[in-house]
Amino acid sequence: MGISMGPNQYGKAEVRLVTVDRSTPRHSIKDLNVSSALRGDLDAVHLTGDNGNCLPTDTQKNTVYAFAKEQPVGEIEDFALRLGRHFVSTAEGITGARVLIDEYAWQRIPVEGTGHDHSFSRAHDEKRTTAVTIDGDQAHVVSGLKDLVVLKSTGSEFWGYPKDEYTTLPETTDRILSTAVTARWRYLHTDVDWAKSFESVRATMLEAFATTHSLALQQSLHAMGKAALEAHPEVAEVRLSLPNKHHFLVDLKPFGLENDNEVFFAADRPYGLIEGVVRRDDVPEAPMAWYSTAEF
Ligand SMILES: O=c1[nH]c(=O)c2[nH]c(=O)[nH]c2[nH]1
Repeated sequence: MGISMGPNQYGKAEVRLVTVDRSTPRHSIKDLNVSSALRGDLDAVHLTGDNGNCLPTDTQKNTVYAFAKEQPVGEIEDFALRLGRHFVSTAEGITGARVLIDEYAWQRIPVEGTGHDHSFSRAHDEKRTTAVTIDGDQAHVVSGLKDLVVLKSTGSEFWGYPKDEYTTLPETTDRILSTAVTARWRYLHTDVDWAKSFESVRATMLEAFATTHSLALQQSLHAMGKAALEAHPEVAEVRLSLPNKHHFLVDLKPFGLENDNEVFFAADRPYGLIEGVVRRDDVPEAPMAWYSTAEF
């Protein structure tokens, strides 16, 4: 019976990096969670424990911190590209790298107008993300966001679905629609103003969520992805993962009260999970770009 080593990668997961730009008394901070993973000629370490090509995960972690000191971190996409290209061009036997970065949002504590110089509060749960894959001399950038919580208090319906002996859900022409958006979008190239593109894709998807009169969260998903692609020629495809954060009408009849779509119970689980890819027909797929990102 033949047994061989299949695809593999290894690296340091979740390196927590915080940088303070102290070049003026008005500090700015960056707060990142960086994971690196390397691929290549790694049969020997798996088969015999020969570590000749095994750049330690500890070294990968140290590289993140050293790079953050040697040059300003800048946009997460640029930092991930720098790290990934460094590993592939300098580590013996390493031909591919994956660098995942989540960025936490901080804002200045509002003190006298413009905000405090060196005191911050975490803005919200939302994270900006990137997943950079270096494959030989090719680079893929998949950027995105996680945990962007949105809600429409009307403009959402759900009816016309099949009914069987287990169906209890009442049809509705007016419900709350709420989700925590996880979105990832793949860029066609790396010549991109990352911050500007991020803000614009995010704003476009939010606008589509707000202005789509939704007959299903699936329809909103498609509208959000389509709007992002239409407005951003630099983007090849958008993947969305949308938990349906159910809001159930509370029965107030026992108290002699009518509930006219005003009082809801916000359930946290279970939740519907609506996921999909919206893509351009004329762009080839790039499975390498998505390898090992957790979402659909
Ligand atoms: O927008 C929705 N899509 C569904 O597939 C679904 N299923 C369900 O129970 N409620 C909803 N809502």
